[in-house]
Amino acid sequence: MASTEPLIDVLADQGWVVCDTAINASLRHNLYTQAVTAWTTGTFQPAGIGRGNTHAVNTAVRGDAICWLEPSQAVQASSHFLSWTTTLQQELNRLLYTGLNSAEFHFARYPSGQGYTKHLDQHKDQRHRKISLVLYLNPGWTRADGGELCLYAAQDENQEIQRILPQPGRLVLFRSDLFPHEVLPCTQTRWSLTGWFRTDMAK
Ligand SMILES: O=C(O)CCC(=O)C(=O)O
Ligand SMILES: [Fe+2]
Repeated sequence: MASTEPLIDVLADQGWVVCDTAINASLRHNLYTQAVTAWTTGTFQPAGIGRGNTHAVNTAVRGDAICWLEPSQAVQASSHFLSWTTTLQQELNRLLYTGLNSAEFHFARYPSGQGYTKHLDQHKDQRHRKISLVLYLNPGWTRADGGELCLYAAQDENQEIQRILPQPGRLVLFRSDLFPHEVLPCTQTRWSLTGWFRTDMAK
């Protein structure tokens, strides 16, 4: 696949980047099929908020269900994706000195009507998540389907800086510590792959 250097340059300059050409159509399709199969076989779980003792499911905050990608059990599509993210992680370290040591990813499925209210991905008491990645998997998506990812300014969480439609194969990277963001409610089932590059070692 294409060099990731141009998108890392934009990430370095503005703290976030959207790219429609990083992941090719067949990989997007295979990941989508894998996610739907995992859903059909019951391997998704309702997504929670908070960590440890405060972990709870609250669909008023986030309405998705998730399925973690287990590197040891990765089937063809996800192992291809994970090897691409390993290279991306090395490139991020080489070009930005980010000191990333691990990454974690899950499929996410938002049913119609659901979203995820404004939040930061980096937890205040645990700062290991450095770079957030989202890849959109639906085969088609129009403005009428909603479900945009809204990014807000790092210095002002009320100032919207970008509204991103979850179009097929679209990739978004952003600094986990800086940008508040939310997922607006969608009007059709919304499939994605979300994850974080981290500075601690894999669990
Ligand atoms: O799906 C998206 O556009 C973003 C998801 C998100 O913010 C998250 O899972 O933390
Ligand atoms: Fe998030």
